[in-house]
Amino acid sequence: MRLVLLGPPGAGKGTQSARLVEKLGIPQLSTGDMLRAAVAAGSPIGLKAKALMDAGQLVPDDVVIGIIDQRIDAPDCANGFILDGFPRTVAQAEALRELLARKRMNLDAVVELVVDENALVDRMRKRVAETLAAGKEVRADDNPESFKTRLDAYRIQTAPVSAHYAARGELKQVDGMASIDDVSAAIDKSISR
Ligand SMILES: Nc1ncnc2c1ncn2[C@@H]1O[C@H](COP(=O)(O)OP(=O)(O)O)[C@@H](O)[C@H]1O
Repeated sequence: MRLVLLGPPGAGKGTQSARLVEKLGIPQLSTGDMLRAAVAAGSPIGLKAKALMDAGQLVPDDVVIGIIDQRIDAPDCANGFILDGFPRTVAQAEALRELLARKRMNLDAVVELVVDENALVDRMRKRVAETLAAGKEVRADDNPESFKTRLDAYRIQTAPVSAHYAARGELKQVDGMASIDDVSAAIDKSISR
């Protein structure tokens, strides 16, 4: 199963991806996680990405496309994968189609978690509070200013990705405002054939 999960920051993609990893036994490929690892490692990609990420802006398309192109070739992706946070621009969606075609692969489903934007800032604040309470480090971009930039980037650059898949008849939408279990159930239903 090759799956794309779409939705704004705070929509619950990470939570639902983790459940799908368990259920389907395929890896979650989060470009955000991979970029944060590159930043932590101080690699050339990390050095290039850090300032953009901290500000809440997208890193250049070619950077994430290159990361995903390579990652998909790893043995653990042989039975499929869940893309979380990629594609985030229409150019990335087009590049994904091309690189999959080159690998003789296609997508099985594109699922969008639809959420009310007003709820997202509250969810971000809650996540920060929970992270602090757990004594863990808060993400550099989980502050109100960067979060606003992330929402703007979503609205301007990523919302058109949903429209792109919808126009091709490939988009499944799920109500992301429901409970975690109900969202999981709706995703299961939308990807079962
Ligand atoms: N596909 C992508 N294209 C460009 N930038 C990306 C992509 N994925 C992640 N990033 C960068 O990493 C940051 C964090 O991404 P992510 O962990 O998916 O966070 P969230 O969805 O919670 O905003 C983004 O704000 C952006 O700077």
